[in-house]
Amino acid sequence: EITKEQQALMKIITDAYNRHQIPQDVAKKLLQDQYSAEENFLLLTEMATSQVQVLVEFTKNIPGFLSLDREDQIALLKGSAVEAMFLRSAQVFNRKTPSGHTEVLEERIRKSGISEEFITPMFNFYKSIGELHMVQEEQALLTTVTILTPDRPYVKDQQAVERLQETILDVLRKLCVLQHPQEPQYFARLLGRLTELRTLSHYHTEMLASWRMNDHKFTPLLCEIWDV
Ligand SMILES: Cc1cc(C(=O)O[C@@H]2C[C@H]3CC[C@]2(C)C3(C)C)ccc1N
Repeated sequence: EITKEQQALMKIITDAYNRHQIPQDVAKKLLQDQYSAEENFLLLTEMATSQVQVLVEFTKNIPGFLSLDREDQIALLKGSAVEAMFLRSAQVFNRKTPSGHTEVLEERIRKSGISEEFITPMFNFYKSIGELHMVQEEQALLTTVTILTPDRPYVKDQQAVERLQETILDVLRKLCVLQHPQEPQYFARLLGRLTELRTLSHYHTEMLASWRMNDHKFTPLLCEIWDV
């Protein structure tokens, strides 16, 4: 019983999600032949930077987002960037690239100076996302729900964000029932992944700190979005 306007909303968000993808050249670079840990790190920096740019462009297409208070828009972007990035990279990772380059991508990430204690939860998350076999509409809506989380730090008008998020949650719930009729608790499983994402973002903060310690270079955009 998805209404006409909910159909339209889902189409806008899914088209935006698919339109704003990581440039193929960045993803392809990661899949080229051997690199040193240093070069791997630089590639991940490029990947993360382009993922943040993709996130900002995508967010501007979420109906209602640009009508929010300007400072709240920034607070939502900063608060959700890591989670949206992990969701996006989980989808990139799980999309079996033609010649199954997934292992190569995993290899690159493992050999880029990220310590084992963050690698394990990261790949566990990727696997748990992969097992959901989300359709692209679900991926786009779940990312939107993450971005529109009202209780991010420094959000002033949480009500306004909540109203937007509830609209998206309603469409996502109906879509899950339609797409996974044999699994009534699928929607709940999806939302459970958002909790897993919050844990990952704590690991991410430590990952950044350990890179900082070893004097790794970040781009200005990554410094700005994560206050590093
Ligand atoms: C500040 C900074 C952050 C990252 C990052 O968050 O990378 C993300 C973590 C994993 C999930 C998306 C990433 C690009 C990943 C695949 C390495 C990478 C380089 C860098 N200089």
